[in-house]
Amino acid sequence: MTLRIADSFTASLAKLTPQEQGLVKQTAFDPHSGLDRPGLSLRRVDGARDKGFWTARVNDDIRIVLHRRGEDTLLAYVGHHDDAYRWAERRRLDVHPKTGAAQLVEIRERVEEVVVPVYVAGEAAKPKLFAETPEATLLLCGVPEDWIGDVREVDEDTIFALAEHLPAEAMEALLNLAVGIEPVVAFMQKLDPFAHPDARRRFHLLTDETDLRRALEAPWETWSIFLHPAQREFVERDFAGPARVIGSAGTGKTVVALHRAVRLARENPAARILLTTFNSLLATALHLKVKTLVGDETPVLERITVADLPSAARELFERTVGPIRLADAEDVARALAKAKAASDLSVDGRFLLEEWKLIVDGRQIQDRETYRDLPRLGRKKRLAGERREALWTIFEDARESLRAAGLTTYAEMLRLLADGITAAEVPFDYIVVDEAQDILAAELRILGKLAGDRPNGLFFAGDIGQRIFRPAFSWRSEGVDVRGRSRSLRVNYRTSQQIRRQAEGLLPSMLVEADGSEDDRLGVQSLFSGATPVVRVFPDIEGEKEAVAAWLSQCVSEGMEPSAIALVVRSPELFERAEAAAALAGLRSSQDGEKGSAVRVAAMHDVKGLEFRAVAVMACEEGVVPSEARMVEAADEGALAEVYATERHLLYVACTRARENLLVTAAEPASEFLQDLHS
Ligand SMILES: Nc1ncnc2c1ncn2[C@@H]1O[C@H](COP(=O)(O)OP(=O)(O)OP(=O)(O)O)[C@@H](O)[C@H]1O
Repeated sequence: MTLRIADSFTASLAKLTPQEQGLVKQTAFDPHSGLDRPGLSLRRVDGARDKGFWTARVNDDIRIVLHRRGEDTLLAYVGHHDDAYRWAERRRLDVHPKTGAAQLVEIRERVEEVVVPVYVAGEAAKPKLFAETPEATLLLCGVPEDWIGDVREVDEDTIFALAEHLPAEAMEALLNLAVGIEPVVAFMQKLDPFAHPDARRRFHLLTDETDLRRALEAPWETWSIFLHPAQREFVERDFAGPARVIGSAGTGKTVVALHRAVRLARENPAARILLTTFNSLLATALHLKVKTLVGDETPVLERITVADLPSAARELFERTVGPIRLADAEDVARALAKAKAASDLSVDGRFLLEEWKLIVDGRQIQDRETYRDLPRLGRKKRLAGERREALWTIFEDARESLRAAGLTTYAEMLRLLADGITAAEVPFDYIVVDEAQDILAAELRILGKLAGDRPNGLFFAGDIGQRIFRPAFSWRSEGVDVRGRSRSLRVNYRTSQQIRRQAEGLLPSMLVEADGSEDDRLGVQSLFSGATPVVRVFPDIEGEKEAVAAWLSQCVSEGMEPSAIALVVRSPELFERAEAAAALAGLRSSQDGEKGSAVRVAAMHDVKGLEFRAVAVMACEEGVVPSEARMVEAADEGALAEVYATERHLLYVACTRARENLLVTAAEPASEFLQDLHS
């Protein structure tokens, strides 16, 4: 006997009230006691074309729809009485004739409404995307035979009308076909239809009660059960060396990192796993998600350490080397200022600090010769040899005074750790790193050292288009080579097609990393459509606030919880503007992630890792994005290019937090970046 759960079941469960969900959980089946126990009142759905559909009674109103065939049962849907019956009457469980994948197909002739919108007379019709496409190709896309006719009618605007009727893999393949990417043929007809990669993204085999409880506990967290085939590949594949998943915002990289950490823990019962990222805010979010994924499998949970990199590294240092006092930013500034004052070299303090952060301390340059001969990635200004010599004296002095005060910089601690630690002392067998684009060179070096060349030792998830905190550097020169083991995800699960397209305009279609590897961002698809994002520039700040207030009121009147809406600004000085807009709309605002009635107000740097139904990115003005203060601080051309790149990334991060609704506003003069936010 097998028990499976379909994504249509979890999606429909998530739509019920918490009380109703509780009842469904109570009624939920014990896979061992079978489905024939009294009280479930199993009844065949007489009106269904597919005679495998049955309902089980939850209470007077709620019914669970099951599909039974031989010894196999599928939890297919749950809903109010009439809705549940209607759902079953309109569906059949099929094996696709071409792909061989199991599919829950909506029976076309039972869909009463006109699915594809028809153009009003006089309106210019757009070209039909698949009018000439051979039927065999459409079938290879996984389109059920009943729906071929509708598919032939759609154009680039109306294609999304099919999204709620077609299986997700068919929708994805059609969107790819529309941009010239032919469907990949998987000749798997002879296999179990549920084992097909397309089926596994929508049907999950429940192996025990824990599995079932997890599926019912958080039905809105579908990522914890259903993976896209490309995600699954990254979770399950074994790699001989360091590997990496990349992809634009919302393509499910964090989901891959989480599943991979859990998979490694499950498959290796004695292994310890470190799941890490660059700051504590993101680590806390990861920890919550690991708990969702693992449920009450305590032995697995106990072996996964979730920690931000600075804390993990410090703990390791104290355990293997001894106690440490870390220098903070003020200690460093003081030491540099003192060393500068003692030198007769005339040098800009800002340049000195940047050179320290990015090069001398950041890359842990230890001697004059290395500093003199260093290729200056991202620092295009040539420094004459003589000047470098003089600068080195200042840096050496600053280092000495920190040492005399008993202080160690974070980068220095990492180097000492990397130099000193032996593989035997490493308390982790596998390391998984999320948001890897924002780790430091020195952090990467130590991670490489910690993982050694253990198979599956090191896995990264990240997006160079979202690098907002750290300078770019070559991974290879830090001893970590992911070439041949780095791939992209291309299905965006978070944002609508419109928001995704518009935000991508901020970045080049090909991003090149410091060591020359390329990340081409073409061919990414979102599987749902939404409102076109709006970019508005106002003559003054008052006008902007009023418009944002009206937009907020509109979102709430459409049924959004205020906490599902965020007002994002470049930096905390602008919070007041966002708060005023919320107040004008009669809404409370909060800078913390409070649940319920407050709209979230946040700075762009702090929304990494978050998502909202609606986002307004406010105050996108000249001098604000890109930040004038940062541009003034940039000591040379290379530093300026870096400021431009990371400021673009920041705006990209802010815009891609929106799932359904995006508004971008400014008071004149607007940021030059807004011109690139095109659809
Ligand atoms: N297989 C899946 N099924 C359902 N939802 C998914 C799946 N994968 C990802 N998601 C959802 O898509 C959204 C984005 O996922 P995730 O945060 O992993 O993306 P990301 O690529 O790490 O994004 P970012 O680069 O912006 O940090 C989340 O809401 C997540 O729950």
